[in-house]
Amino acid sequence: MLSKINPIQTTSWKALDEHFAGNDFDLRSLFQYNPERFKEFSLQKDNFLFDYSKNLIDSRTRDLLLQLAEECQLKDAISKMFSGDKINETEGRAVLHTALRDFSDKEIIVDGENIKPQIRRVLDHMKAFSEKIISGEHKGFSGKEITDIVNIGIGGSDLGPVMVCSALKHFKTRLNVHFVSNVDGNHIAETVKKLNPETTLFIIASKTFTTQETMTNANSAKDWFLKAGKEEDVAKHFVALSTNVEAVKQFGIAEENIFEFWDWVGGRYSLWSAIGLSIVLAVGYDNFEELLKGASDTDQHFQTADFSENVPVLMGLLGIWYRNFYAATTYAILPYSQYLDRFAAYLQQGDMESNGKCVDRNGEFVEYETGPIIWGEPGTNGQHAFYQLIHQGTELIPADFIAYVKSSNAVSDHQPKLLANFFAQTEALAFGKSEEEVEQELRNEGKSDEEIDRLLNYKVFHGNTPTNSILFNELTPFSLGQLIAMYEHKIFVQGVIWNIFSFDQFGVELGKVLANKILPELENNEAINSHDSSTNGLINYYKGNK
Ligand SMILES: O=P(O)(O)OC[C@H]1O[C@](O)(CO)[C@@H](O)[C@@H]1O
Repeated sequence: MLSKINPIQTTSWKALDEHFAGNDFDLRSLFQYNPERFKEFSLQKDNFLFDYSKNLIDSRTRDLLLQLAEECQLKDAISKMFSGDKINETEGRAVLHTALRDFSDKEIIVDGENIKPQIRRVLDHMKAFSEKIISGEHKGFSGKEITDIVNIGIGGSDLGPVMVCSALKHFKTRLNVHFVSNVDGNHIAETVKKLNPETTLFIIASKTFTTQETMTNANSAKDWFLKAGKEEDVAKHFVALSTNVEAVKQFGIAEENIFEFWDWVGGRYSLWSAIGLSIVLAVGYDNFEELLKGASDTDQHFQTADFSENVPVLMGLLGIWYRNFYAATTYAILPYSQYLDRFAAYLQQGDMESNGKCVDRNGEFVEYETGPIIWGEPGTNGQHAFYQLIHQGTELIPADFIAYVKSSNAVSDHQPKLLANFFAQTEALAFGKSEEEVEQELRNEGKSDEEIDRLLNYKVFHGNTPTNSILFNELTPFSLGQLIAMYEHKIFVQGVIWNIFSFDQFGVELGKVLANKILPELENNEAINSHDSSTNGLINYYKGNK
């Protein structure tokens, strides 16, 4: 069991409160008075730099935050997660996505059984299967090679693979991988429009194998396929990734086409499991293993590095500083890499489904804020869309900037331009442009006193917007694994300190239940009045116009 410490009752939280009230952190002064600031507030590892010097903190803030982590027994929580304690208490489950990428000989015991051999067995199955598909040895029902893969899944059974397949496009095999998630029929219709059933393989990815969206799409995929193939051909064109083997068999998928995983893998932490089969097909098994090894590298770092030099711990603590002391409601993820175009969307589920909770581990409502709203888009596109608000709006929006030193494609002068934007934005956000600087600039442009008065306030940049910069040398499967695991552990750190359960998601249930209740009401044309007037009105409008 994890500790059940109310963070705001700790000595360090109280000290942080006083420290926050008694200080006005100004990045200009912090850098001016400490020429060693970058050195003191950054970490360099083999293949990346984590610079957190542009945060609204001094060394006392860091010390107090580190003390908070100690007081909330983070060390103990980390060791419990990695050793398979049932820390997902509300569902009575261990949390062991880290075991999926642990290539050591260490045994990990769940319910009296070492789970390592079963992990290996599924990995071997994924490897052998993917090799047959990629090499063309596996043929479709008409004897042709498979050319297209369609992963049907949603949430954790979609977002991780979508994000990774996009991030590792430059490692692509000959296969084209597509993703269908939305129950909106247009999604599957548009996807299969371009495909040939003779050369298409469907992956039905669902931990529970009951999710309405996925089962509806899976059935439509089967109907589409059966227009060309026969029932006995299904085995060559449908595989399933699930913990619910019985339900998969009932759907008609052969036992040898089931890639199993287990209830100790949370949906939003499942890309490392059989759910990663689409990744394996997209980039090849060896690259998938490199991805796992990268994540494992971060796991080692998270477990062994001193908290003061521990990237996920520092990321988590800084997030708490802004959420709970600066009352920042949102957190932006800004990758300066087009390959990471789905990274913020992936983290929205990772973070918000994990830490969007208001009840603590004692079953009481929390008296402090928990998970922030996560959002973002790749730079530089974001610069031409929403950065205006970050620079001159009324909200404090902390952000992570992520980039790669080397481009994965040799396209002349793009990379320095991309990185110049990254560096310039973090500089502009930190230091802004003062009244004096704006005034001087306007004078140099020959503006009159009257014009200067009129324009001055509009042209000032308040600055003091905090950012972390994560700069990897290169986007490889290994470094991507490292990066994803950093965020997984950041989320964990925050959940432990906020004293909440990060690994359940009861908040998604109510809507599902109501949708199932409403669905039969949509079948006929009779007006209904069983709901509130708004819901009745919406349903009746639909019925009247369908
Ligand atoms: O893999 P499944 O069981 O279809 O679930 C999909 C997603 O639905 C959720 O349970 C809730 O939206 C997520 O946690 C999960 O990733």
